Amino acid sequence: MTLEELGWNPELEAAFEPFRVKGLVPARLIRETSINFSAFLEGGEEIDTILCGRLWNAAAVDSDLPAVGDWVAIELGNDQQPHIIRGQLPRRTIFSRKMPGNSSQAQVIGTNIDIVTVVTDAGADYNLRRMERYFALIHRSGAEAVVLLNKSDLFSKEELSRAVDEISALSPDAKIHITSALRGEGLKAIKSHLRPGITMCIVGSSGVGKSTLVNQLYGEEWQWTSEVNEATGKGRHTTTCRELVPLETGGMLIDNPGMREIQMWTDEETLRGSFEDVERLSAECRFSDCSHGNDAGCAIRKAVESGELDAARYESYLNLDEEIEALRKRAKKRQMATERWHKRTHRVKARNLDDRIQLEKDARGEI
Ligand SMILES: Nc1nc2c(ncn2[C@@H]2O[C@H](COP(=O)(O)OP(=O)(O)OP(=O)(O)O)[C@@H](O)[C@H]2O)c(=O)[nH]1
Ligand SMILES: [Zn+2]
Repeated sequence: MTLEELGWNPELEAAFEPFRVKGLVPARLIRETSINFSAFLEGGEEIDTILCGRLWNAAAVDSDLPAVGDWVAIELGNDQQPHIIRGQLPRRTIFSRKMPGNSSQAQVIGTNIDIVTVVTDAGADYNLRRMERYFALIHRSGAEAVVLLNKSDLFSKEELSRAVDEISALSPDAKIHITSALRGEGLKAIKSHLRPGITMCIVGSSGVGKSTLVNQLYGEEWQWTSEVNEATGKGRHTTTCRELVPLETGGMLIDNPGMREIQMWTDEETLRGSFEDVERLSAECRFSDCSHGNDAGCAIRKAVESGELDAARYESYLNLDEEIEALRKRAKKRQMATERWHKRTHRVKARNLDDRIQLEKDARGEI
């Protein structure tokens, strides 16, 4: 893996000049823990590295500290000496959010992200106000926006093109694709933006199909990794804990629980609200406990038969309760993963005196 494939460019090269003359080498951070970082060097070698005390002290706020996606200048160590981060290069884009419970501090979730892909659909998840907030967040980060209107298999052409029009009215620069991850179309749309050197992250509500898409992307990455596996003895395990993942097809994905949390939840209310028209129809069903399946006198089924209600939408409505239950389970799982991640990255570096002392000792090469 060349530096360019990791996103290196002439501006970075120019900014790195003062470090190069000191014999430092460039690296891109792919993971952070409470006390150290992992990074890719030119050639793709993965190393563990620590922050020198001077940079630690120079950081006025936590968000100045190195984060996943950053380019840094490394003093390479050896068997006795750790690899040390001696310099930081300017960030082109910064994806951050407010720290939980701390309104004045920003938490950096990823840097130097070129493209943020928002996954949504034209139905249950469709919400222009939320879309507007995503666009604001992306705009603030400095990245470009791509929107996938996923699950196209569930919606009519009219619904899809109306959604495309409304979304592009919010942000004329955003590139919008109609996709169906289920049919493998989403992957093609994402790949059309992933060139070597491009870093992307994927956000969106729970259940819109992000994991389906990411797994399709990683599918190839994993095959690639298992080849490396035999050679290095490392492999899948290493890949799964990286937060910046180079893809075999070119480009990189930044994916961590913080990024996944960026999603603004589609809650139960929104989900139900998006089926208001169907609910209204159900008032006309002959039986009040109508399951809207084969029940006699079902107004919803009648509307489907007469073409008044889209059949796919009817199917989605029938699955609504299941979907809400799945959403609850996801929310729980998500919350646990994110809490663990927050604990890990909650800047013990900057908060805990013992770690700070250890960090500075490390930096001086003491044990
Ligand atoms: N009909 C249809 N279903 C899809 C499509 N893409 C994903 N799904 C289904 O939607 C459900 C949710 O997909 P996920 O990929 O888990 O959604 P997610 O956005 O990753 O959800 P979280 O992991 O909770 O954030 C799964 O049952 C998928 O099979 C699609 O294009 N069409
Ligand atoms: Zn009914």
